[in-house]
Amino acid sequence: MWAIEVENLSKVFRKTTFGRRQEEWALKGVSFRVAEGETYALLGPNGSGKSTLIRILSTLLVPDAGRVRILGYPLPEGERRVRERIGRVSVDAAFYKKLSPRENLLFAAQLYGISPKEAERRAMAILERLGLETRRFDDPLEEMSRGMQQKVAIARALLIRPPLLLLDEPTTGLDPRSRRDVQGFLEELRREEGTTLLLTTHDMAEAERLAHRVGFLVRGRLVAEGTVEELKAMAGAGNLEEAFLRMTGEGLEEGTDAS
Ligand SMILES: Nc1ncnc2c1ncn2[C@@H]1O[C@H](COP(=O)(O)OP(=O)(O)OP(=O)(O)O)[C@@H](O)[C@H]1O
Repeated sequence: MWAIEVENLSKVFRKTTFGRRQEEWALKGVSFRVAEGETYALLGPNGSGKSTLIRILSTLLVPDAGRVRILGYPLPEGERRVRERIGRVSVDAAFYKKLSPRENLLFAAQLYGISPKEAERRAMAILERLGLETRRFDDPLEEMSRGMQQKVAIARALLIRPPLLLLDEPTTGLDPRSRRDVQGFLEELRREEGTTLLLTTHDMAEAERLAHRVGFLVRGRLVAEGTVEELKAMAGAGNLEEAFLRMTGEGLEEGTDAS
């Protein structure tokens, strides 16, 4: 079974600047599928449409054209069922910044109908596994670094043990150690729970380490996809970065993929 089926997906943002109407095609005719248990990485430079795609798949945004099925449920009809079954990790995810990780997670658990005891047990296990110091569990979120907040976002998404996890740049902005913690945890999740993962990244090494298949997204179009080996062979390239450059004519911007 396919966890994600996307066919001919398009999304346009319309805005008026100085009286002129402008159209920005964030996604143009994107089609791809992700199998159950598979990890698929979308690689693309800033503004290529990665977040827009994740937002559509997590039912937060409605596309202008195309078909989407998540875990077999078509959108928008199956919206409620999809929401109950997926976890989404994103830096823009809403949190109560004045509350601590513990309070935020317990609040989320209540919304999901999970008992506070079970939520506490599960959330703390995940946060410890991700290397968040236990003494920080009760500090307000707003006093924490981006990396720490990201770990809390991952813990929240995993409270319901979702069969599908959508991750928008899960490791961007993390220090090398935290990045390895998060990547290791995602590998474990896939191995032990069979979770399907769709993640976006600017980081070639991350895509190589985690993904069964990689898709190159450039200016709203999926220009190539395959295993790392397939992409390298298609482009006649020695590594994934070179394959990306050759097949897209673009680089991923500097500074975000050094680790
Ligand atoms: N709400 C919006 N209103 C208008 N334009 C938008 C909106 N959201 C995204 N866009 C535009 O759509 C395009 C794709 O943006 P998107 O955020 O999906 O890219 P991205 O690949 O996630 O970029 P990044 O790597 O910087 O997060 C960009 O040109 C962006 O300006």
